[in-house]
Amino acid sequence: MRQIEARVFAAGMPVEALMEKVAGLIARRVATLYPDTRQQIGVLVGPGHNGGDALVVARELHFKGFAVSLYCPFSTLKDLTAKHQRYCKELGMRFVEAIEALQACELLIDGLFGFGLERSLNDAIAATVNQINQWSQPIVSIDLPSGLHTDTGVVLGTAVRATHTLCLGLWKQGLLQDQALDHVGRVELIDFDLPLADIWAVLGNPPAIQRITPAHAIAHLPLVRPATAHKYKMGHVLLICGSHRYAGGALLTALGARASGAGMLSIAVPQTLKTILTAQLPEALVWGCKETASGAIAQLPDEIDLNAYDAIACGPGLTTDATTVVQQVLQQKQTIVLDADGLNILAQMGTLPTLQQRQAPTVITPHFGEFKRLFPDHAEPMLCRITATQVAAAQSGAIVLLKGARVAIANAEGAVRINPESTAALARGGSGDVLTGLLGGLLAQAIATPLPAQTVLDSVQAGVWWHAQAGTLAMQERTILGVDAFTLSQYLIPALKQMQAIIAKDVGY
Ligand SMILES: NC(=O)C1=CN([C@@H]2O[C@H](COP(=O)(O)OP(=O)(O)OC[C@H]3O[C@@H](n4cnc5c(N)ncnc54)[C@H](O)[C@@H]3O)[C@@H](O)[C@H]2O)[C@H](O)CC1
Ligand SMILES: [K+]
Repeated sequence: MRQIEARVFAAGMPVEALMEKVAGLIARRVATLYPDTRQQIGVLVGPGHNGGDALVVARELHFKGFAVSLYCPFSTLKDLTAKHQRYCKELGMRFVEAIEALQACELLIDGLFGFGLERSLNDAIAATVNQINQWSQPIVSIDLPSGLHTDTGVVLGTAVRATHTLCLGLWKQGLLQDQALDHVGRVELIDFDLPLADIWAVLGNPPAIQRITPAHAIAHLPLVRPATAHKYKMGHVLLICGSHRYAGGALLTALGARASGAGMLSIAVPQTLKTILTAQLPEALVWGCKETASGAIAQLPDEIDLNAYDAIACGPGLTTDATTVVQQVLQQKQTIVLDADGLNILAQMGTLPTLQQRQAPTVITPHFGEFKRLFPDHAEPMLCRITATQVAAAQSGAIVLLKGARVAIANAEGAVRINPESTAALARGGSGDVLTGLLGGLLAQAIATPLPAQTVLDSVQAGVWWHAQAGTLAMQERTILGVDAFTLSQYLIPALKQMQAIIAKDVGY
């Protein structure tokens, strides 16, 4: 943002004008969110341009009729910020000496620090932030909650717990990091017309790191079929999953794959699970496999021709006794999705050498614990999930999907997609199995009938987004407690239908 901003200023945009424009947009948004002008608003002003924004917002809200009080606990301010402070004082606006004077305000605006925060908050500012966090009125943070690191989202000592964050111009990475989520509240972008040429000059075109958007996700789902479609041309996915101990994992993976719409679904499970799978998914071809003494898959049937599948998804419920099978799959020339025990076995085999010798795309879907086992060098300390995912993908050559509240997916070329909207209702056993099956089915279709210029990353981000949308719809209809993994699998199609209708009407995106 600093570099983009510097280009804009160098091109002739006055700094003062930009601050005036941005802060005007913020003030309007605040007045829309909180329209009652009888309310008292408290504004916290920092020493830099975040504080400058806050002063202009305060002034505009004052002119709209709100009773505004300002608190600025700094003696040295940047020039432009100092000018705005002087003008606010000239206007007779109320400046208070102690934070307690803002306790009676119905709304607080946090303009202490934005992307210029360089170090932990000092004790006095930290005490101020802790104080307002204990009060009950809403807090709107300008650009990002003060105290958060702009890129990593790490809390630098302490940080404001915002109700709303109005992020300026471009999404700050820190707002999309799991560790920031307790602080950011509802996040909105305030677009202030940064020229695309300047954004691209700094970030590249397209920028390497992007939020997943509904339109992009939908565009990469296999929703259009040729009239002459044939089941064997619509993607054949093989799932390898399950054990005596984890029979349900195989079922959930299969239900995820079913919802993907793949032309053919084959499932390899331990022999004794075959009847259960067949009963639940009559359309699937189920292979019963020889079992180990512990009830894991000992080996795949001799008749199975792995080359016949467009994609293979392997791992949920296998247990680490299924090593031979995972080794065999990793030698295949197909696109594979590896999850759960597939990842634990991969870590035992040696993550980097095993993945580096793969000749076809490998998608790995670890949660943080699995990621640590796979990439111990990058996980401790994991300050930035986005960078860790990027480095792991670059070194291994795999597409790395790091699970969490904000899923990050990276490919070996450095492209990253972050899913910005999800629900904690998905933090539940079996959700990941549904995702693995869904991704396997989507990839099989993308390989069998590729869309123009579609990459594996495109399909994976579409699947991650869809899975989160299903969780969100299920949560809205059934409460946060009502999203067990089976239910989730049953919401995939309704969620897609709902989103398709929204996008078709072009409402909101
Ligand atoms: N292009 C844009 O997005 C625009 C952004 N605007 C706003 O400007 C801020 C960034 O302003 P900047 O002055 O660079 O940084 P900050 O206001 O975040 O604060 C920096 C200020 O604070 C000092 N400082 C840093 N860390 C600490 C600390 N721990 N304790 C005390 N003081 C600290 C530092 O030395 C600086 O003096 C951006 O977020 C937007 O809100 C523009 O107004 C519009 C265009
Ligand atoms: K702020």
